[in-house]
Amino acid sequence: SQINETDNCVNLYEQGVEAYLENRYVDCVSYFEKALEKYGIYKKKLQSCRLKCKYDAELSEPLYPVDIENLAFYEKAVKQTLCIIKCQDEHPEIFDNFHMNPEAQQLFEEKKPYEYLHICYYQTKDVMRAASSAFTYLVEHPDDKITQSNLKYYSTLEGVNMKEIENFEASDYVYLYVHGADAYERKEWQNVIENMEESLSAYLQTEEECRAQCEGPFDQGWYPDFIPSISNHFTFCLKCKQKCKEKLGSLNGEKHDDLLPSHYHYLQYAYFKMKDLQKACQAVASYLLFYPDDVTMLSNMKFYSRLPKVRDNFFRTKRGCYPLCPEGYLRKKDFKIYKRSIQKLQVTRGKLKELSILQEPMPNIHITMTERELQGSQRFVADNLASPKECRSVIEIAKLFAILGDGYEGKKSPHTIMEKFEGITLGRVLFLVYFRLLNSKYLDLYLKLTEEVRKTVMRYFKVKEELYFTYTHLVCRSALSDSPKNRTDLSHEIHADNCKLLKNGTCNKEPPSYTWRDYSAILYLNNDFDGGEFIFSSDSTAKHVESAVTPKCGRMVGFTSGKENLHGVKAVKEGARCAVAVWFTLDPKYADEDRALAYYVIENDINYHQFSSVNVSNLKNGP
Ligand SMILES: O=C(O)CCC(=O)C(=O)O
Ligand SMILES: [Fe+2]
Repeated sequence: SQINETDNCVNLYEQGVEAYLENRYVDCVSYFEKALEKYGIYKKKLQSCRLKCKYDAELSEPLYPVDIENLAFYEKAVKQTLCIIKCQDEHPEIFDNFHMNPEAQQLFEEKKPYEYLHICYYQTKDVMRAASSAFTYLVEHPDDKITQSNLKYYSTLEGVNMKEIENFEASDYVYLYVHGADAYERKEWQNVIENMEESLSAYLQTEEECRAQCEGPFDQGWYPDFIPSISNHFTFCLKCKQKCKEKLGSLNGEKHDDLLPSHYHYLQYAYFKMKDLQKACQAVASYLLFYPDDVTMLSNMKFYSRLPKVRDNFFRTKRGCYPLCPEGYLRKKDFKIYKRSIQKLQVTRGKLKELSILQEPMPNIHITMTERELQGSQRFVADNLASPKECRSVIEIAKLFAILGDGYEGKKSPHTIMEKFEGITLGRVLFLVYFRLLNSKYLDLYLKLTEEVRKTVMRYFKVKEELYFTYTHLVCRSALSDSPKNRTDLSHEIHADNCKLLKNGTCNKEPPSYTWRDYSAILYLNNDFDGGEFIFSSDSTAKHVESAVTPKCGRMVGFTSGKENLHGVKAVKEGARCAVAVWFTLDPKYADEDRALAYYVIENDINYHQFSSVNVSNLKNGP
């Protein structure tokens, strides 16, 4: 009889049983084969919808900014629900009119079809498949006496080669791991590496899927209250997820309770044999995350650390550090900030490929204006801090990634309502790089240019102590299209950078002013705009302008941050005026952590891998 393509896996299973009972073995084979195929597709899709929706919800912006009564959690759950519904609607051929009931699912999860299938294969003289099907069933039911004796019988038949017997339900990692372990016995180190790396990534993928599989329905059997209902279901789910490790630890029925960490054990040795010390050390660190007291691995670590080529940061895993993360290491808190910008960033991501960036040797920096020309104390202008190409590259970062008001506590127009301020802090540039949305060359350039600014300030003011960055901010100011062309307001009112200027001319050096700022500098990036001169003024209303600096690419103005240097910015009437403002402090307490972190991230080539754990191809770079 013919298979009806629209039948779902449960119908097909039932028809398979019926065919078996009526000794129609050819039909039996085709029904069960089709049932297994359909169940496989259904299960994969169900898991992938759940996983995709989980990550989507994770990245979405919360509707309500404050987490009252766990609102954020439920909001995420609602979003995930809508997403799952939509995902299933997109595959009517799989999900329409069909929701697997738990008993039916159980049949497939327990590999019941193979209990019939091996007999039907045998009856149709497909003896090798009969043997493999019996084996597949036994992996799940090792004590099943009948199937045991059947397999024993099949093994005696002509045409059955027990070496080629297959577990039809084995995940990819099982074979990869077995091959990797075989290669290890044969001392084929490159082969070990290839198989174990792939196995590792396949294992993690399977684990994700196994956990997603657990997020299914749960029959409470009664009508509990809201909270008990949630906690019952949650507990049910959690218990199920905890079993994944054990489930995955079965290699064709052979139990391994350390399958995941043991990948690193094999890898560490194979990397060592292939002279890849850095990866060997990473593998050691990864293994120790599972078993921190493992004597063998600790002594390996000791051995490696004594090798002259091995540096401390070799013992770093992709997901953490061993033994401890340096302070400020990017963790959960950073993830939140990432979430906020990801949507906008995804749009711009494509454009990045078109950008090219070249760092050029530093042109000759020289001082072009001093106290005399600038009509005041402790101030100067220098030129040639950046080349046109460098300026364009930095503006590019702003154009692609600046966020309205970033760096100004979210205010869009902090200084004048006639203009829009688009900013990007060093911290955000760092995130972009960390999350691989921006090439790290941009961060290099940004750090290099601002470092030149720092050196120039130190040289000019003959600063003898260490001068720390305290805040770095790239900002573009542009006139709003409906603002009048004859504006007389300032883009940035007259102020001092470390004290609050009052109308009567006194300047209060107390919070909320940034009292720790000692030196200020602004590096300009362009001049294709109208207005926007930087001015020094001796009063708070800009009646007595002492001097003006016209921005242009590579020009910087530097000054001490106190009341001796009141300054502001004239209205930007047309175009966008982009500049990097940098503030310095002598007080290490206020040193910008992002800066240290930026160097750390660049030096160690750290970026975010969590997301790709759905598809951990990045593990190619080592565990
Ligand atoms: O952009 C400028 O030229 C000056 C900005 C400034 O003074 C400030 O942000 O404190
Ligand atoms: Fe300022």
